[in-house]
Amino acid sequence: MTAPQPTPAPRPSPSIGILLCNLGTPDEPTPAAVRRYLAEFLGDPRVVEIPPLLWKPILHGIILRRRPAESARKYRSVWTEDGSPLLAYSQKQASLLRGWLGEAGLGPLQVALGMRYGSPGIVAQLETFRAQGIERVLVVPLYPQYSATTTASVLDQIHQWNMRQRNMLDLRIIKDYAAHPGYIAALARRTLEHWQTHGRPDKLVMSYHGIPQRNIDLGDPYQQRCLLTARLLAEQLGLRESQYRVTFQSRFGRAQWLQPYTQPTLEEEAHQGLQVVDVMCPGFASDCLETLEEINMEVREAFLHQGGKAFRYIPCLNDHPSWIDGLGDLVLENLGGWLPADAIARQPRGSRT
Ligand SMILES: C=CC1=C(C)c2cc3[nH]c(cc4nc(cc5[nH]c(cc1n2)c(C)c5CCC(=O)O)C(CCC(=O)O)=C4C)c(C)c3C=C
Ligand SMILES: [Fe+2]
Ligand SMILES: [Fe+2]
Repeated sequence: MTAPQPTPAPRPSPSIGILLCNLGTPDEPTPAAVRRYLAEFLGDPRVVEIPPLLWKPILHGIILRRRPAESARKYRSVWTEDGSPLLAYSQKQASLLRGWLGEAGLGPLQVALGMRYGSPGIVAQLETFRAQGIERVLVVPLYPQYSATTTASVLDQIHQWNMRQRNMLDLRIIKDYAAHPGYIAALARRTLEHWQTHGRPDKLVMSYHGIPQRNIDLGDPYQQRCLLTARLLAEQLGLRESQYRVTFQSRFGRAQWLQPYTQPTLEEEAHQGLQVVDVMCPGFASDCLETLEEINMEVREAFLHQGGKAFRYIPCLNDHPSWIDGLGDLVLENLGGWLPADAIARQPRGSRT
């Protein structure tokens, strides 16, 4: 008699990687590093939709000759011991999310950060996941409001890499979370904490990065997603329409961008007698050049110059515990079917506030 064959042990379910993605930033605040970064960023056809034959000579012949020196000076004004604020905060978010998932008993999930331009690159992180034997990846762009200029560009890069794989990764994408309760709650918490210390302002301005108006006309839902976040946050804070405004910053080039523009709006408001303003940037998960320099330095100065009395900047969500809670919830909600149902159901929820 032959001994019964042992039943093969069940194959463990494929392990999961969580890939946080953000824009990226220069490696150093020097003209050379900024030039490399801008060449990649502004050479992306999702970002500048001018036909390459027209655009490349303008980019390389004019913009990349002039802009890097001025941008490097601005980067130097916000650079920290840990490097670029955008990179430092995004890395912190990845490591805090790793800890959060570990505490929730989901330690085996791998969490990594990939930048669309510059390093650490998205492709390098996908290669690392592959080497770790990961077969399933949840992509979490650190852009709450979908735009083709940002989110879709990240997804293009990931899909292009996947298209070259024999055994493709199983991908899940979080396209947009402009209305996610954990994200809105984190923004509200951040704002209320600021008000506890400084009192309420005469007006709250929510400033988002702009995009060309033409992109909206052609169907990019970005503006509508920004306005949705703003309305939900205002509701949560109990603000009437007269108590807040939505504006768009960081215009690039001469075309019409989303309006109203942040700086002229704040100058006009100061002119009309607005004294105490709070400004926040809900579309940026991390503080970066556009918030720390453009808003908290340039726009501040412009507002005060026009007679405003107090300009108070509310920092981005960065490493705020409510944001890590919100991000953790967002991730768990998108892992259904990849984790045993009870692993998700058991997770602590509503621990934020
Ligand atoms: C948060 C969402 C962002 C959208 C939408 C976006 C669109 C967009 N941006 C440019 C041009 C530039 N953006 C620059 C910096 C920058 N942009 C974002 C985010 C969004 N951009 C961030 C987080 C940053 C800061 C990066 C950092 O390192 O801190 C810059 C570079 C800065 C400079 O040289 O002055 C440019 C240029 C376009 C054209 C665009 C949509 C069409
Ligand atoms: Fe930008
Ligand atoms: Fe800017």
